[in-house]
Amino acid sequence: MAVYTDVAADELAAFLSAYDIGALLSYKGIAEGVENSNYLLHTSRGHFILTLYEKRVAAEDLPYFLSLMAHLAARGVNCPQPEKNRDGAVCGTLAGRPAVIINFLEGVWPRRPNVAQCAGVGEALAKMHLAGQDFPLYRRNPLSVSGWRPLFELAAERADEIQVGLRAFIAAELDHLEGCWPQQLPNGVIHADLFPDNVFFIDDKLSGLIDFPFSCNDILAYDVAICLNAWCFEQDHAFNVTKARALLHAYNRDRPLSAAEQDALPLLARGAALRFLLTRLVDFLNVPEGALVKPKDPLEYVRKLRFHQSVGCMADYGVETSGLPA
Ligand SMILES: Nc1ncnc2c1ncn2[C@@H]1O[C@H](COP(=O)(O)OP(=O)(O)OP(=O)(O)O)[C@@H](O)[C@H]1O
Ligand SMILES: N[C@@H](CCO)C(=O)O
Repeated sequence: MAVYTDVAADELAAFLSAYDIGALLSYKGIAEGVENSNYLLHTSRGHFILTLYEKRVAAEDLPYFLSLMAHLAARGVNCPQPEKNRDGAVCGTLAGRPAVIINFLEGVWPRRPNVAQCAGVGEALAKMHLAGQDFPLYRRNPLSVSGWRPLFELAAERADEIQVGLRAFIAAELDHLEGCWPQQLPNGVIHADLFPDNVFFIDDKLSGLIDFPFSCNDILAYDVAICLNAWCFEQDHAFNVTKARALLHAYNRDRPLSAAEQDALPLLARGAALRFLLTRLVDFLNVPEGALVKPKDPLEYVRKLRFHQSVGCMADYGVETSGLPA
């Protein structure tokens, strides 16, 4: 998270007066993350997280992911739960933004995920996909293939300021993916942003998942592709095939990938890389003045995209096709 919107002590006190979460002892902005404004609240009843939703989260989307967190928790997926105010509402308005308070989750996100943690996230992702099967709400993914060109148009003119040739590279990839994006793969509820900073561990045991504002209905294997990108590359940008194998095998144990999903995985991974390249590029070129945020590196995702362009089949991800039952 980050802090884009400042919250004054008196307006926070007024907001909290509608909740039974104890007396406010202190609060501070959380610098981590890039999407929303987040504060750690310390009250006489413990710690809570206050989130003010920023540009990529519309107020009308809140019921989807707040209900999803309750639905998943009821099915054994540990994730934070929104606090209700005395009127029973989970969402309010603070400093002009939609605002939600959630409980604090114990654990630490892995700065350098190890193989066991990659397996842990693969298993948790599959369990989340299964738990989402009977979730009754629907939300289209605004950041799937049809959402990429509008993002590109926001950044195209200045893309070459970041790297010469970047505009042409993205344009060619976008044309390619728009022309062959799969339409028939199994869909369901996806997290859509399950990066290491959204997965908490206590030692190597996964303790919970956070940050659901991007959750939506989309291709389930696309969520796997997002995780391959986020978890299986090293700091020097080399692909770690052992981590990929661990993640894919663990996912497959709970929700076996079909042959069609396996065949599509390199393409889905290219799409996932392009999605994060584009949002990072737009954000990098448009840091709001005064915001407490460290924009993420778009070029990291150019390297990942180039890697997936070179992938021919699942064996390049460390898995013989016969190793994952269809
Ligand atoms: N329920 C929670 N319990 C404990 N810490 C939390 C919780 N929610 C958020 N945090 C802390 O705030 C940080 C940022 O949260 P989060 O990832 O949800 O923000 P974001 O702006 O949506 O970030 P991004 O989308 O870039 O991952 C987390 O890495 C964690 O340190
Ligand atoms: N996880 C995203 C930021 C939140 O969308 C990234 O690393 O680009």
